Amino acid sequence: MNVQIKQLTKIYGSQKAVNDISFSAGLGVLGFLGPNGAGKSTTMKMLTCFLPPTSGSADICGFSLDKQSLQVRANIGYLPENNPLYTGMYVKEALAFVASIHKIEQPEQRIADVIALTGLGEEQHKKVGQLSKGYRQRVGLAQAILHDPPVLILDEPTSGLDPNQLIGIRQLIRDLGKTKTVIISTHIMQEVEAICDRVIIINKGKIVADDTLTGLLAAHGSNSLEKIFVKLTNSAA
Ligand SMILES: Nc1ncnc2c1ncn2[C@@H]1O[C@H](COP(=O)(O)OP(=O)(O)OP(=O)(O)O)[C@@H](O)[C@H]1O
Repeated sequence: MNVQIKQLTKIYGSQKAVNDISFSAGLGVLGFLGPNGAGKSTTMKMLTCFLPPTSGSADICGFSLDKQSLQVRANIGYLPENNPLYTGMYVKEALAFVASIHKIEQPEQRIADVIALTGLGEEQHKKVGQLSKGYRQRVGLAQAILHDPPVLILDEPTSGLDPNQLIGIRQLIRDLGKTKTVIISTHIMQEVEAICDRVIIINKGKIVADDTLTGLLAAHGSNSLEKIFVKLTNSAA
C-alpha cells in the first residue's frame, strides 16, 4: 500500500479537526469527501508534510511522515486547495523551476509532455498570473505530476474548470489512478461517480464511511451518493 495512515489526529486549540483516522490506499482514485470544515484539507496537509500531526503516524511509499519527510515529499505530488503559484513566471518557467526543485534531469521533454497532458498547450506562452482560474488549476496539476510521483494528493483539483475542461481533467485523473495512488477531495458527487474507485467520507474529523462506490451504494440500498453523503454527515455526532 502506498499510503498507510494510523490514528492520525490534528488538534487546533481545543478543536479536533482530524480525530483518530486510519486507512490505507493502493493504486486507484480515492475520493476523500466531507462537508465544509470536516478535516479534508487538514488531513491532506499532514500527509504532504505541510502540517505536523498532533498524534498518529503515516507512511508514504514506506517512508515515515515524521522521520523521512524529504522522501515523503519526493514521492508525493500535491495540489493544495488554494493552488498557490508563481504568478510572475511564464508557464514553462514555473514548470522548469519545479523541475529543478525535484532535480529532474533534462526536464524539457517532461515539461512538454505534462503541458500536453494537462491541456496547457495554447496558454503556455502566458505568465501564470495572466491565466484564467481554470488554466491556473491546470498549472497546479501540472506541477503536482511533473516528477511522476507514485502518490498524488489533489485538494479540489477540478475547482474552477468549465464543463469541457472537466471531461479532460477527470479523464487524466482516472488515467493517473491506473498506475498511482490518487487521493482527491471534491464536493461534486458526479465527479466521484465518474472517477473514484473508492470513497471515504469524513465528518467532524471522523471517518463515517470507507468503501468502494458500488459497495457504499449497496450498503445503503440507494442509487444516490448525494443522499448517502447527506445522511452520513448529518446523523453523526
Ligand atoms: N490553521 C487553523 N487554525 C485553526 N483551525 C483551523 C485551521 N485550519 C483549519 N482549521 C479548522 O479545522 C477544521 C477542518 O478544516 P479543513 O480546512 O481541514 O476542512 P475541509 O474539510 O477541508 O473543509 P472545506 O470543504 O471547507 O475545504 C475547520 O473547523 C477549520 O476551521
